[in-house]
Amino acid sequence: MIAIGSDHGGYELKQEIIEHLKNRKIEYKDFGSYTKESCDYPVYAKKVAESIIRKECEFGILICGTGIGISITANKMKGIRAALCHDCFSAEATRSHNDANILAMGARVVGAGHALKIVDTFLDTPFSEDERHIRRIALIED
Ligand SMILES: O=C(CO)[C@H](O)[C@H](O)COP(=O)(O)O
Repeated sequence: MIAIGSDHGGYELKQEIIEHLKNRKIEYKDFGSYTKESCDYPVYAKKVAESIIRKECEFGILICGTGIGISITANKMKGIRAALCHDCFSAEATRSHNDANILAMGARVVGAGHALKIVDTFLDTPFSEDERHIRRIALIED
């Protein structure tokens, strides 16, 4: 199950990603926002992060205008590794090396076509399970 959330700046891209997840028959839970009205990204970052911490969802996707505020917020929560990615190389590397559990993007930074490829890369790349990466992730958690 994928948790997805955005502020107003990310709302339209969130809806496009939801359509994409539906087409791929990937289950998702939409934590809002549910309109384009101005709202506060930390609210949605917290909802998505909490769903991962309580293991209701395996991965999260967070979108705001830049992806920055929403990823900063999510990374305040223990157990969350939110990666701000605007290219497929970073999306692949952060899954493989950092075992990132949230993908953050900025809807004012990346176009929808590219964003969907980044989503696919993130969701389709497994963690490497390499000892050096496990050690480094444990250091992050410490
Ligand atoms: O990118 C963001 C946070 O990092 C927000 O989406 C952005 O700050 C919202 O701006 P505005 O209220 O002017 O639409």
